[in-house]
Amino acid sequence: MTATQVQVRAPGKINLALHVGPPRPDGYHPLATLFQAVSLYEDVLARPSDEITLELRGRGTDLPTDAGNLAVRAAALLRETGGVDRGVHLTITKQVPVAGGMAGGSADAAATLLACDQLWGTGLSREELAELAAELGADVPFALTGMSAMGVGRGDLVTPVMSRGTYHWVLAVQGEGLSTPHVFKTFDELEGYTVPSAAAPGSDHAAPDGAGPRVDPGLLAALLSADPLVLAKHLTNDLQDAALDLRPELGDVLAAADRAGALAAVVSGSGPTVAALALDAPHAASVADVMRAAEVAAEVLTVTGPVPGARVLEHVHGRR
Ligand SMILES: C[C@](O)(CO)[C@H](O)COP(=O)(O)OP(=O)(O)OC[C@H]1O[C@@H](n2ccc(N)nc2=O)[C@H](O)[C@@H]1O
Ligand SMILES: Nc1ncnc2c1ncn2[C@@H]1O[C@H](COP(=O)(O)OP(=O)(O)OP(=O)(O)O)[C@@H](O)[C@H]1O
Repeated sequence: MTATQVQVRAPGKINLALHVGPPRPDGYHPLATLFQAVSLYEDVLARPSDEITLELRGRGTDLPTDAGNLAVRAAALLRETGGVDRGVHLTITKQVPVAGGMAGGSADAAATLLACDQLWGTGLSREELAELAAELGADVPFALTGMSAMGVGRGDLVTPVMSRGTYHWVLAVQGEGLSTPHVFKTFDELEGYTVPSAAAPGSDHAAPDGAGPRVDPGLLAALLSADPLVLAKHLTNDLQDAALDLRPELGDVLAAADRAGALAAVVSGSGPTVAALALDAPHAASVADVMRAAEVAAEVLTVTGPVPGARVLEHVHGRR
């Protein structure tokens, strides 16, 4: 029996805290981040096909459908790794804003890995899938893990973190995204960092134990408190100034969240989406209404977190 179609759902993310160190010789930055997966989803439907093909619905219908798309690269990587001689037709329904700092493309890649693994019967373990995920992008392993997790290294070394309660967020989504490499480059300029040459002393990535950015233990304790007022004190993002430098109007979004009574607000990842924390669902609805009226965003959405990582929603068996 072979699966005739597999439906997988993967979430977008918010970075509750994002600490960024100076660039490594490969241009990547060591990170320490606390991810929270939120209830804005990418749905990937995988059906048998001879080639790897892709169709996009919802957001992102302008995105490439060839190897320029991270989902197509994910399917190709699994096909090569698993020695598979078949293809897949992928239909992706996107809810996560494109280039919004919420890792929508990464969620597509994670969901595609899981869907193709089921469709083709490659039977990789979650650990093996996470290794492939890290080859595709720094945020892809977290989209497999979901819930709340710490990311170190390039952000791809992910460890689940305990969290109690449900947090209510208001997302201010911009019409035009920000390029992640551009935001990191601006971060380097603002910090006066240059990319070291591979030959430079200490540039072999072998950071001594304990070196590199770290997540504040207070944030881990805050997540156990289940109290949004406590969590609000710990939202932080080292890339926020770079995102504001590139998009000064994000200052108006943060100010509008404050005026609307949000407990705290932060740019998510490389931006430009701003995540504002609320007390509960009614408070989130009222903050969202005030932010909509302020006209500082193309869209204002309410979501909750944490939610699970990539998971199979439907798996239909039959003969091919
Ligand atoms: C900003 C975050 O979303 C925080 O979670 C991630 O760091 C970005 O993750 P991502 O988009 O999956 O990143 P990748 O696709 O691996 O890399 C895109 C680009 O972002 C920059 N990049 C990314 C991750 C990292 N630790 N250091 C970097 O400098 C690099 O310029 C890289 O070429
Ligand atoms: N399936 C995909 N979905 C979205 N973008 C994709 C996809 N495949 C390739 N891309 C390219 O990647 C860019 C950024 O993707 P994405 O939407 O994941 O950004 P992001 O949410 O800012 O990511 P991150 O938070 O991981 O930095 C897009 O502008 C597009 O050029």
